[in-house]
Amino acid sequence: GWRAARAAPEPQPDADPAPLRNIMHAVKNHGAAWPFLKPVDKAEVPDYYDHIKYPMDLRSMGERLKARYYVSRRLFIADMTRIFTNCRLYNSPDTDYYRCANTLEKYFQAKMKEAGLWD
Ligand SMILES: COc1cccc2onc(N)c12
Repeated sequence: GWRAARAAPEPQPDADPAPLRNIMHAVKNHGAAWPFLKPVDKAEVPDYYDHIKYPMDLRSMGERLKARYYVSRRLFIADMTRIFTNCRLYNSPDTDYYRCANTLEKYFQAKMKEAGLWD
């Protein structure tokens, strides 16, 4: 009947932005987040963008969050993970940058699991 055809739309999973906002805040305030707070400065690191084709950083993620780009956890996880993979690609394992990426990634994943947003 007509009612079935016009049933309420299925709730979009992960539609509530609050958990992602809380995790973004926690990650940004972690002691290991300092290399990732803004885009890598080409003036400071002239060859960075020769190596890294899909840059990402926490300021850019915050802008995407505000713009409601993260309509699912997968989009959020993809951008956050790219921050860490880019860092481990450009920097050698014995650098503070590389160590910060590993530390912050573990923290990020723990926060996502805590929120029930990690598969
Ligand atoms: C200030 O951050 C950097 C400075 C220089 C090289 C870098 O690789 N990945 C970074 N986050 C980075």
